Amino acid sequence: MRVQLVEHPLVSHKLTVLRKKETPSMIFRQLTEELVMLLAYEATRDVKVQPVEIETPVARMTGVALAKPTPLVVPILRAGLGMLEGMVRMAPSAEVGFLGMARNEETLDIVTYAERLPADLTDRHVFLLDPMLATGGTLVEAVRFMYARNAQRVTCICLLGAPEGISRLERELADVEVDIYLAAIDERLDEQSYIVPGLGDAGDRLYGLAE
Ligand SMILES: O=P(O)(O)OC[C@H]1O[C@H](OP(=O)(O)OP(=O)(O)O)[C@H](O)[C@@H]1O
Ligand SMILES: O=c1cc[nH]c(=O)[nH]1
Ligand SMILES: [Mg+2]
Repeated sequence: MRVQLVEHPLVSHKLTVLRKKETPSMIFRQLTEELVMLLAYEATRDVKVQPVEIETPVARMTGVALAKPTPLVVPILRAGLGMLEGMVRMAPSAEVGFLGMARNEETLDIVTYAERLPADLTDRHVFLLDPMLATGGTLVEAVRFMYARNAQRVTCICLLGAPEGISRLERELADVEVDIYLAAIDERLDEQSYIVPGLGDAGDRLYGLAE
């Protein structure tokens, strides 16, 4: 597993505003989109392209286009949905699938409550979007789900990670290829398995309090 911290002053600045408890949902959503665009730039660096013949007003030339089959972008609902717009702005020809997963806040068990993905992911490079990598339970399940459908490769784009969750992914996904791109790795998890200092509950901050 490769863990890539995207270190850039704009990323740190935007992330700091995102973390602040007084940042309202509207700004939180906008910053999330902007951060994803910056992370996506790094995370897609070796995405496959193919040559295409085009004509400029001056001459013919060979350019590049994203290779077929195009990447599959999968936001993990709810909070990952806040990252979708930024990602598809960077890769407009990508296909989008959906995976709904929620962590039971008492038991920390992961429930998959929605799935809308191609049945066969052979040859597909999948980009999983989820802002928070806390215990790692959600991402372990989501990555396994993609490989069970024969994905060729899985890249995760997250905003914050906890060392405990990253270690768990390294342990439990040692047999598959996974790249993780993060804007920051925080100190630790608290007793409720929230990331410290973190930013709170990303789904609630994006979309309001869940019941
Ligand atoms: O690494 P883990 O310990 O599994 O925790 C991370 C998960 O928790 C949050 O989702 P949550 O379950 O709160 O669902 P939500 O996005 O609907 O709020 C977050 O968006 C991740 O999916
Ligand atoms: O800190 C955390 C941990 C899990 N999920 C969140 O939204 N925030
Ligand atoms: Mg939540």
